[in-house]
Amino acid sequence: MSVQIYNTLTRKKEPLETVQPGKVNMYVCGPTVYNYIHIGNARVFVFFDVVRRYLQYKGYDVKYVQNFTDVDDKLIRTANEEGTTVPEVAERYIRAYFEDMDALGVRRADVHPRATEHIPDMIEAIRELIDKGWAYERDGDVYYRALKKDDYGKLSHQAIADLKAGARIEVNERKEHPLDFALWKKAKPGEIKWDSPWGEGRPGWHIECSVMSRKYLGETLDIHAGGKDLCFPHHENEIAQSEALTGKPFARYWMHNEFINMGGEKMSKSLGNIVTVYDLRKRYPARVIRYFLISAHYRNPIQFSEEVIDQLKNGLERIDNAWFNLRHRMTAATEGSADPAVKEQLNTLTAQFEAAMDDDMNTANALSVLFEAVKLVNETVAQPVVTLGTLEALKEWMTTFGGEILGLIELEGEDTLDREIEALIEERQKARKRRDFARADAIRDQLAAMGILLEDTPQGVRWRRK
Ligand SMILES: Nc1ncnc2c1ncn2[C@@H]1O[C@H](COP(=O)(O)OP(=O)(O)OP(=O)(O)O)[C@@H](O)[C@H]1O
Ligand SMILES: [Zn+2]
Repeated sequence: MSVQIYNTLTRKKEPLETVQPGKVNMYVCGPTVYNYIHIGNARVFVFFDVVRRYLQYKGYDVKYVQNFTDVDDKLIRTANEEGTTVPEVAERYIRAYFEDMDALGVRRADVHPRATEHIPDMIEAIRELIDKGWAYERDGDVYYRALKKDDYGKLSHQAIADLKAGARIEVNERKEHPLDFALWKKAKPGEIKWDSPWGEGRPGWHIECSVMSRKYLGETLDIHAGGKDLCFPHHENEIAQSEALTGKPFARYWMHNEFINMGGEKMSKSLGNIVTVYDLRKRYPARVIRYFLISAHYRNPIQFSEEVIDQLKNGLERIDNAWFNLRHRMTAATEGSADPAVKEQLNTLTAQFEAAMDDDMNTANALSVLFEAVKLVNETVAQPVVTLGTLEALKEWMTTFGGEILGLIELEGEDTLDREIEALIEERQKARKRRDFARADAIRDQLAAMGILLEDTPQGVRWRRK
């Protein structure tokens, strides 16, 4: 089955047909790095990480680009307030972003371009837009003529008439029309700035993504994504600029995720109702946060709730226990190939998982399928006789769907803590063998303090988290 994606541009689910067969070029708008990222921002990065992983599973060669907006009004304000510089602020929060995302299991993009490292390309694009009549300079600022392009508004589906009448549109004497937007902003005294044909200043936010996406992914992207607040004006303006420059469609599929809400409103830095990933990680295992962020379909809002996260902790423990029991059972399995009945059940689960994800990346349904697999694992390992082949088939399924795609299972080599625990258990076994019970008890206490319970089973000692 082919992947179906809801395309904001057409307001329909459409089969994914990429520019080059077998290849997906994907651009996700990254964070403006003036603060720690909040759990709402994290929804974007975690969800599209799953999309990327799933498309790779489907055999696509995915090129994934996510930018850093490392210069804008908010960075300038933060640097001024702190008495530091824009690059210092950016560097700090880019590092924090990677720490948070590494913890949440978000894989690095193929390229993480920074706006400030592409200023000459942006100046070049702006110059071309002026030359072709799409943009004009006014007293050191450069603006794009929004209404020159007939289909301006095609992504956000807002009638241009509405926009023209819109009281929220800022009125600026220097613009020909209130909807025109800045490509280049003249520097105010003391602001970070670059030289340009229009004087010292810095690029606008929208041109940044148009230029960097084209540089790394070409003129027509397969998927362009971000939170739904980016649809207008950011993405609408990216389309206008890019299509004016290239004369080609800018992106085939536009995907926008719904918000994480807090107290009925969008969680947002400007409203101040945020919970940072950094703080939440102190209270919850990172994988529970990841689980929370993909627990609903991406086009449904999620209400932030620690009670819900607490409940999900139990769900994650079920996955962890099944995963542990499965691997532990392998140490005492009977030689032999996989039970055809189990294999058939796994094939059904694969088909169900794919059906969920093919249907506009329904992670909520995919998670239900993962829990069906957990049930199957638990039933199988409880059997008195199980073949190694059966256990391996189960392990492979869990690895692919729970680990590689959803990122909820810690795959081998990823969890250093597990290895540490296992080493302690082995040491305790050796201590018992040489009848050093004081040492063995001390290790048991140490493990208990780490929240690890030991149980003696016919297959040896096993452990689980409290
Ligand atoms: N509450 C939210 N739920 C889901 N996605 C969000 C939420 N808030 C922001 N995003 C998304 O996070 C991504 C990062 O954007 P950015 O760093 O510019 O944050 P932002 O929009 O400035 O955040 P804020 O609105 O809190 O100031 C964008 O794709 C944006 O759409
Ligand atoms: Zn962008």
